[in-house]
Amino acid sequence: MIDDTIAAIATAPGEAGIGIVRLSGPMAVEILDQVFVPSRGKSIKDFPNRRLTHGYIVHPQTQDKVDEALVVYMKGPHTYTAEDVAEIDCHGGIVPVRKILSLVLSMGARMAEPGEFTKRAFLNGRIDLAQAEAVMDVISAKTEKGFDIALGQLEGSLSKEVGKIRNNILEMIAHITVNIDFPDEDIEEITYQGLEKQAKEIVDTVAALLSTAHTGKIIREGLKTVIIGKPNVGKSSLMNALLKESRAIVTEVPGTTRDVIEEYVSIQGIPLKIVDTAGIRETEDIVEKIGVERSKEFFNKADLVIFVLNAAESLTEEDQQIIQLVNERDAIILLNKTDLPMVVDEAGLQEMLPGKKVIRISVTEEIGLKELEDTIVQMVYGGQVKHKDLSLVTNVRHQNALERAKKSMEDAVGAIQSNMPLDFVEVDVRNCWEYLGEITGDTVGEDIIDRIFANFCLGK
Ligand SMILES: Nc1nc2c(c(=O)[nH]1)N(C=O)[C@@H](CNc1ccc(C(=O)N[C@@H](CCC(=O)O)C(=O)O)cc1)CN2
Ligand SMILES: Nc1nc2c(ncn2[C@@H]2O[C@H](COP(=O)(O)OP(=O)(O)OP(=O)(O)O)[C@@H](O)[C@H]2O)c(=O)[nH]1
Ligand SMILES: [Mg+2]
Repeated sequence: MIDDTIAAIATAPGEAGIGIVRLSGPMAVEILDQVFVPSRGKSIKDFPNRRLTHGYIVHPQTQDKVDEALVVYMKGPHTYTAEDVAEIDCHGGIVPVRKILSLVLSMGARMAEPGEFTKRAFLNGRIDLAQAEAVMDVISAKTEKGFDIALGQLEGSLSKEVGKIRNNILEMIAHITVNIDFPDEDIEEITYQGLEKQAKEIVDTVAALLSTAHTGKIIREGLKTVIIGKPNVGKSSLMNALLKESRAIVTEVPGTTRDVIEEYVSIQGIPLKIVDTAGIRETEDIVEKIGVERSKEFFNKADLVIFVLNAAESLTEEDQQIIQLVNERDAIILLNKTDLPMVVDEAGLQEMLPGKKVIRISVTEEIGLKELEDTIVQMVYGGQVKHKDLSLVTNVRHQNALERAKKSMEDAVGAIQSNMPLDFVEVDVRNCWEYLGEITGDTVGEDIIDRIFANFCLGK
């Protein structure tokens, strides 16, 4: 049992309507009682569980009023942490919340570590590790889609799937154990066939989950997108059109954008971290030269490249050079300025960029932008069915565990097929079971748990 009581500011720092100081642990209600004077009655303990109550936070020694507040206590185990919890809603702003926090710390609470409330919810068994991790994803979600997926995971969608697979593995282990304990030639034959089928099914299920990881990671972290092209082709104009605001400076002068500009934009629920770059060209201008170098750096780091060309010009040497770079990347080719007479050899361009999507657009005339957005969405989902979203794998730790689990079960299939003794097979099957358990936290070391919660924000 955890025997100390923790406290932290649960709301974001700064001026706000209200601020919340939260306590959890065996002394939570006692400490609240000592610092709170209700406006009616004598003690918070005279009020029912979970009843929001008006009164004053008062320093118990000096009787000084610290702030007017609404407070509530919630008796465990049916609380966020599954322990006794007390919450003080005071005026927002850094002074009242800090004064109240230091008051409750002086009454015997300990300053909570980052994520410690949620860690307790996990250690006390109210939620599993994947659900605890989802709490952070809920908070940091950048689009509604990311939020929906995180909320699904918080409610246990991924945990349920992993749980189902682990139950099937347990069945396999039971079959193996029976055969090891009571070997019999005839049964053994049936066992090998049955095991192979079961193992293959598990490999397939894990592979299906893994196949969502690419999309999941993008939805959680955003798609790093870079807009590149020669000077003056309309890169900044495109950036502004995607953002639906005039963020980047647009002029008819080539070399207008001197440095990279980064912004977030949501395209049909997919967060794009979009970077407008300085046009790539040979230049003697020192500022522009650095800009071009930075453009190349961002190009190298991007998940998606949007290569913009001027359709009203024929391809130049500079375009040719960029084409070489773009060919090896996930890229969309935009022929901009199609409101002007088309000069560029589109068929020739497509030949130089086999398999790449080429879209005709005009940023100023707002032509082709919808097709660009649809293409991006299509690339992110990679043909995946949308209703599967709720069990997308969004977390690299989960992805890594799934990869090891898949490898172990593949090893088991190999061992079965080459008629290895059953205790060999069992080792691989058990490994698979353990790796999957890392996701829900059933089979994970304390160090990993500590590392996960250390990345949480204070007060969560
Ligand atoms: N004031 C306040 N608002 C908040 C939170 C909080 O801790 N305090 N939350 C913090 O993130 C979120 C809500 N999450 C919560 C999750 C579970 C329980 C809870 O008490 N669960 C119990 C009993 C539920 C019931 O009434 O049946 C349980 O699961 O046993 C509370 C909050 C968002 N809003
Ligand atoms: N006719 C036409 N002009 C466009 C279109 N899109 C952009 N332009 C014009 O092209 C010029 C250059 O646009 P920018 O967006 O600054 O081009 P850029 O690629 O960011 O240029 P640098 O920052 O210099 O590399 C501006 O005068 C724009 O108004 C288009 O679709 N049609
Ligand atoms: Mg520009």
